[in-house]
Amino acid sequence: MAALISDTAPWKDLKAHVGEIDKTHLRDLMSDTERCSSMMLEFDGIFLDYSRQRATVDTVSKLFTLAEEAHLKQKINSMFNGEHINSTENRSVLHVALRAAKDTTINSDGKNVVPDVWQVLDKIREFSDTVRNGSWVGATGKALTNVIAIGIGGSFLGPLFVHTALQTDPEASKSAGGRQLRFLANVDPVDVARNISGLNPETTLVVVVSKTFTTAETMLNARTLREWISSALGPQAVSKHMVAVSTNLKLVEKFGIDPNNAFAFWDWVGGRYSVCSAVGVLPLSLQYGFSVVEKFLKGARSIDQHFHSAPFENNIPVLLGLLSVWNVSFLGYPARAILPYTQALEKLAPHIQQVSMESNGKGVSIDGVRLPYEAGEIDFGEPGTNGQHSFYQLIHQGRVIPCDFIGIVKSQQPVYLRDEVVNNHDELMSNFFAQPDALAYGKTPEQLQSENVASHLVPHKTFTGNRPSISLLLPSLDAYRIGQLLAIYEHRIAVEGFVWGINSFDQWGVELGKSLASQVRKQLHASRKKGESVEGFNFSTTKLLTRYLEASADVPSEPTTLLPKI
Ligand SMILES: O=P(O)(O)OC[C@H]1O[C@H](O)[C@H](O)[C@@H](O)[C@@H]1O
Repeated sequence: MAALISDTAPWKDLKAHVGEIDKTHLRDLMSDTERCSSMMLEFDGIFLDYSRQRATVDTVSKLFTLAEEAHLKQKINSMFNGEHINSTENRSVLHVALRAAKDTTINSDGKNVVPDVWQVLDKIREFSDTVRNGSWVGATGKALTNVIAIGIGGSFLGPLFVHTALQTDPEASKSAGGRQLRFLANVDPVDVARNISGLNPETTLVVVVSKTFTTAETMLNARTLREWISSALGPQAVSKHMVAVSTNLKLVEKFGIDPNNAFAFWDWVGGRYSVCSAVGVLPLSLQYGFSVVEKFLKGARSIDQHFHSAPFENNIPVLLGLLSVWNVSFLGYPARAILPYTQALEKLAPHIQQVSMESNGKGVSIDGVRLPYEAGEIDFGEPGTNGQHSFYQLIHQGRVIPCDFIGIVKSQQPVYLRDEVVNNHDELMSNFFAQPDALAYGKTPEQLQSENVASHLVPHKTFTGNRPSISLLLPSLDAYRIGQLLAIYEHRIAVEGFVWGINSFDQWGVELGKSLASQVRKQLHASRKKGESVEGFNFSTTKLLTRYLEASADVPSEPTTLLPKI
């Protein structure tokens, strides 16, 4: 059994090194120009500045030694070579193959998977073209201009993030003209109501997205929208109005979707890493056209190649991953704020929450040994400047939360007003540049005194500073850049997991709640249909369930169909 990384000399060396760092303040570290310039790098237009990390050049070199001890390079290679690094599910982890060039060879179980990937991509290109140009029509002969993508978790968050980011990109928005893409994720009937509101089934295509095709929420939502279509247009309309994305094509067919209208992916694609498969590519191509989505894939590919081949000193995902490990495991900062200074990245944090927290929220090593250290980060975030008016108070004067500042050089939608001091994007970006310094430098009592601040207010107005962040500057935010950003986060999170020695690619922690929910589902059925009393639950749950059932006794117990009317 492999030793835990925390038992190794490089880990212990870093633990001891924390004392050194505790003697420093970012105010001083930032005045060392040589240090700062060594903490900036650029790859394919993306500029990373990590000089506001509580780290010295020495810290970074110790992190590289830790990476070597963790066999980081070998683990990255094993991933790209299709080895079964997801050992608890005995699977390869090959989301990089989803965006590989056509002539690449990437093997899983001795078979090159790239031709299969491109077969599906070509099928998506063709299908989305026929829907978009009106040659594929609905049951009543009308073009399908609206798409509802049903899916949850990894079959939802990545596509939603990319859709939200593309919506205001001039090229993408032009090619989406007259079309709508909506996402139905929650099993809450309110989400059904929101999604169908204002849509006509005659002009709507439903894409059911589920890796397993067994996820309770998605399948109930799929049956609900099947009913919405067939009650309006007749059951034969389903084949024209419903298509699917899944690894389980048998269940797709059983559901009643024509297998010709099913888009495959494979068990070596983890749900939260699936946005570059048909999961994201199909709905996004329907909305924006395949050529826009292909640029997104190319952006991700650029980072894949960089991650695979760049030396660690110049490797953006590796550096970010190692710095995260430093912040979590050595400096003791469990959280991370994702702060994009663009509204277009509004859904980045929710997506990264799943990629990061489902990947690295583990309690045991890949060999099943309970970890004596915490793995995983608590991720949250909001676009700037909105977050500044919400939770930044805590970040500036309360807890220390390492921050990712993400800025864009050229706005997707510039606004210039004649008499303003700066244009609107410069106004936004003024904050992007100011906040990291406010966090790093803070404000001392001496500074406040020299400003004649009343002495009783000095403690309240003091900022301790020394709060770490990274700044990522992107030249623009188009499909290609969105792909790069996605891949940077995906690989950074893998790096963290590789160093912590965990399996970042399984998610057993989501199972227990699901199985308890099925016990509750059975009880609700028995109580509603046969009047059975609540049994087999603890006192608290029995009380809550009984109260719920009693207070909703007017729910129909006979078979009946009722869809939201909004
Ligand atoms: O795509 P599906 O099979 O429907 O799965 C949807 C989601 O369900 C699960 O709960 C997993 O935790 C997620 O990783 C997954 O993305």
